[in-house]
Amino acid sequence: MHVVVNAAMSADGKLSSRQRDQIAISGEADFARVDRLRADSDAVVVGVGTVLADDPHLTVKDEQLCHQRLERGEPEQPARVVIDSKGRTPDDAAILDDAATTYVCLSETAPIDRRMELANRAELVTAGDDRVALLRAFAALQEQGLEQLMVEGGGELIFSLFEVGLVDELRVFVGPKLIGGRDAPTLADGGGFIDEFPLLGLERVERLDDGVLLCWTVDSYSSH
Ligand SMILES: NC(=O)C1=CN([C@@H]2O[C@H](COP(=O)(O)OP(=O)(O)OC[C@H]3O[C@@H](n4cnc5c(N)ncnc54)[C@H](O)[C@@H]3O)[C@@H](O)[C@H]2O)C=CC1
Ligand SMILES: Nc1nc(O)c(N)c(N[C@@H]2O[C@H](COP(=O)(O)O)[C@@H](O)[C@H]2O)n1
Repeated sequence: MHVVVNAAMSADGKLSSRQRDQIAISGEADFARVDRLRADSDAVVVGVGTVLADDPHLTVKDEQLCHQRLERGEPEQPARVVIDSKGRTPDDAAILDDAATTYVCLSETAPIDRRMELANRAELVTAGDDRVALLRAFAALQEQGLEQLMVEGGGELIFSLFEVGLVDELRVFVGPKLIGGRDAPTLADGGGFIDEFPLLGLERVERLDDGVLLCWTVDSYSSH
C-alpha cells in the first residue's frame, strides 16, 4: 500500500478558518492537480470532521480522467473512505451518494442504528475499540484491493496517520492567504509529537497558481 497525504494550507499553516468553514486556498491549477491525483488513486480518504465541515464529494471532476480510468480497467471513480469512529457521517452526506463505492471505517463504539443506516449506503469496516484503529482499518482496505490511497485531511486524521507511520508522501500546496486563529485546523493537529518527529525528504518544489507546491517523502522518525 502507498499512502499520499495531500492538503492545501494558508501561508500561516491553516487548513480552514477557526469556524472550520471550507476556504478555497488552492487556485485553478492546484485543484486540477488534486483532480489528477484523485484519478491516480484507488481511494480518497478523509476524516469525519471533514465530512461534517465540508460535505465533500471526493470524486474526479474531469471527465477525460474518468474515461482514462475506465480504459485502464479501473472503476470510473476511485473509492471514497471516511474514518468515522461513531458513525456520525450524515445519511445525506455527498460522500454516500452512488457516484462511487464508499467505505465507512467505524470503531466498536458506533451505535447499531448508525451502522444499519450506513450499511444501506456504504461498505462498513470495523477496527478499534474507541477510535478507528488506523493500521487495522487500512489493512482491511488493502484486502479490498485498495493499494494507492490519497488522504485529503483533515488535521486530526493526518496527525494520526503520521503517528502510526502510515504516510509515504506528503504534498502540500501553500496558498496566498493568511487565515490565523489559534483554534483553526492545521496540517497536523492531534496531540502533537514531543520527542520523535517524522523527518521529511524534500523531493520537489513547484510554483503553482500564486503559491507553492511542496512534495515530501517520509524518511524516518528521529528524536531531538
Ligand atoms: N485545506 C485542505 O486541504 C483541507 C481542509 N480540511 C479542513 O479540515 C477541517 C476538518 O479537520 P478535523 O476537524 O481535523 O477533522 P478530520 O477530518 O481530521 O476528522 C477527525 C475525526 O475523525 C475521527 N477519527 C476516528 N478515528 C480517528 C483516528 N484514529 N485518528 C484521527 N481521527 C479519527 C474522529 O471523530 C476525529 O474527530 C475542516 O475545517 C476542513 O475544512 C479538510 C480537508 C482538506
Ligand atoms: N486541495 C484543496 N485545496 C483547497 O483550497 C481546499 N479548500 C481543499 N479542501 C478539500 O477539498 C475537498 C472537497 O472535495 P469536493 O470538491 O467536494 O470533491 C474536501 O476534502 C475539502 O476539505 N482541498
